[in-house]
Amino acid sequence: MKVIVIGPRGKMGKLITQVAAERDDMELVAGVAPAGRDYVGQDLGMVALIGRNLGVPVVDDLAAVIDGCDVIIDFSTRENALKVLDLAVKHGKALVCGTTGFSEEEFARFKEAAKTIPMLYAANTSKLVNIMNKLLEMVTKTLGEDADIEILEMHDQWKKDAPSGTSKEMGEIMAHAMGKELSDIAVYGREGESPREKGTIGYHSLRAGNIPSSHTVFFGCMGERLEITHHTYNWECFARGACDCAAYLEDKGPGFYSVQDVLNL
Ligand SMILES: NC(=O)C1=CN([C@@H]2O[C@H](COP(=O)(O)OP(=O)(O)OC[C@H]3O[C@@H](n4cnc5c(N)ncnc54)[C@H](OP(=O)(O)O)[C@@H]3O)[C@@H](O)[C@H]2O)C=CC1
Ligand SMILES: O=C(O)C1=N[C@H](C(=O)O)C[C@H](O)C1
Repeated sequence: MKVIVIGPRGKMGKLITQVAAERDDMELVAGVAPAGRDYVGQDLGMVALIGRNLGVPVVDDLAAVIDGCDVIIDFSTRENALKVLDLAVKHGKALVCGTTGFSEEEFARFKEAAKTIPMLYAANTSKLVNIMNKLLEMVTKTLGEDADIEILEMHDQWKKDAPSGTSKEMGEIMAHAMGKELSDIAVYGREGESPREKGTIGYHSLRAGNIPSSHTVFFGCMGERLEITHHTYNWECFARGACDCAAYLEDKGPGFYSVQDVLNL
């Protein structure tokens, strides 16, 4: 597959470029940077710290290169991802978006796009997080409102959005398992709340150092609690997952796909 990586200098973009460059089933055709960056015009291999030229340019105009690709992989910013989405739709290209931080209205645009392009949205491309999501669904279905559910997510000091996209996805899965909508039961921080409101899902975000990503869901019952946790040591699992998602779209028609589809969960 011919692949364009958005933001190849970013934490994720760099790793995705490195992983895609290793794969036999992928050919990188361009990296796309914000206009005015000093690395525009350089070779993608050097920009993504592969340490050798790939013979692939870094440009600052997606529209100029988009027709040469089969799939776009976007891990950039909320604002830019929406522009990438519009161009993918206009040019009929498959899109893997792992960017987080969208409002409900913005997210609806990805669902709408899926009517015309193969669209894979993944707040978290790690295999284990997506398996954890299945566990969360099972536990919540069993416990219902008998447990007090709290989510604690930890990330690096530079992360732009809070709570994380992953924790929102986890909250949605658990809310649906209780027959509810997350927007009706999510509580962000609980300072001064006593007693704790039953049937709600609490959110807590911690930002420190260079923690790549940790998510713990607490199911608090009387006299006992269950904690389900996922930790990453670095961002590699996300980059590998993102490339697997892109490869999955190769023979797909328009539709809204997820990592659950890729992993057949
Ligand atoms: N789905 C998943 O599994 C994961 C998702 N994420 C999400 O991915 C996103 C990116 O995270 P991360 O890599 O840590 O962030 P970074 O800030 O390290 O990278 C973002 C990149 O986007 C680039 N960018 C910004 N604007 C544009 C533009 N207009 N055109 C092209 N490129 C642009 C930046 O360019 P420049 O460097 O020049 O400023 C930067 O390289 C976040 O939303 C994060 O939450 C992160 C990890 C895993
Ligand atoms: O910004 C990150 O780093 C991550 N973002 C995603 C999120 O918001 O959930 C996925 C992962 O947690 C890493």
